[in-house]
Amino acid sequence: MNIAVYCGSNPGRNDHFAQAARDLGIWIAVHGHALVYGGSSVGLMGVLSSNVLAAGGNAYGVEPRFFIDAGVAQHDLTELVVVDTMSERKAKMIELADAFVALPGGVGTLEEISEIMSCVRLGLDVGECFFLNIDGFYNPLIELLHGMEQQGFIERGDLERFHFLESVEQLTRCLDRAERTPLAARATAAELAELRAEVSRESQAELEAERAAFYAPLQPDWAGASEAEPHQ
Ligand SMILES: CC(C)=CCNc1ncnc2c1ncn2[C@@H]1O[C@H](COP(=O)(O)O)[C@@H](O)[C@H]1O
Repeated sequence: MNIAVYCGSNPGRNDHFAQAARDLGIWIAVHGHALVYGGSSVGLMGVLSSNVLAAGGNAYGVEPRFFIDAGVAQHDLTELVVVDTMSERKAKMIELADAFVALPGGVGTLEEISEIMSCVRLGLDVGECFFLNIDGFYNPLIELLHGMEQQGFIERGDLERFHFLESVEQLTRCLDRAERTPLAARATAAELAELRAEVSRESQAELEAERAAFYAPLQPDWAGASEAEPHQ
């Protein structure tokens, strides 16, 4: 299985994070899986990838050219896929991977795993979405997601598809169970982009229709007026 792991480009202040990155890297290699990640040698990304490689595993890095030019790419990767933009990197990683894991990290990690959560919620069959919640790092996110559910923005069923695990052992047991998604069933980056555009076109049209329906009975003369001609 190709496992995409998103994590900090910094090591963080808690040593348990680097330990988890190391243990997960070794497990990926020893169990014959492959790592798909951002390609950098720094922070938790560096710990993870160097341990996959040291344990004899395959690590595929997907790195925008500007990071390579800045000298942060990992050496001796199985393959370094060079892309031009961060968006291309995310799309490529989704294309390559069968399951997605977030270790602790910063806003880059959050951005990357958020796209996966959004795809899972939309029913796009990208692969399963896991969080390694070491020492409660992701508890505030769990709280936010529950708040979203309580306020009616996401469904309880969505919450159940985001898996939060407390240890590398728990995570690897879940990864073992995760079924490999057939490639043909996965949406391509272009399909994802088209779907997003469609959703945003539809919501825009719905919003405009709702606004017109709301104002029409209240202000019949004003409803059709442009903003340049405000109602007196
Ligand atoms: C230009 C340069 C050398 C910056 C050094 N800093 C970085 N080096 C490598 N990857 C990074 C860096 N900052 C953010 N990222 C990217 O953002 C993601 C993780 O970010 P974060 O640390 O969770 O937010 C990764 O995909 C990583 O590729």
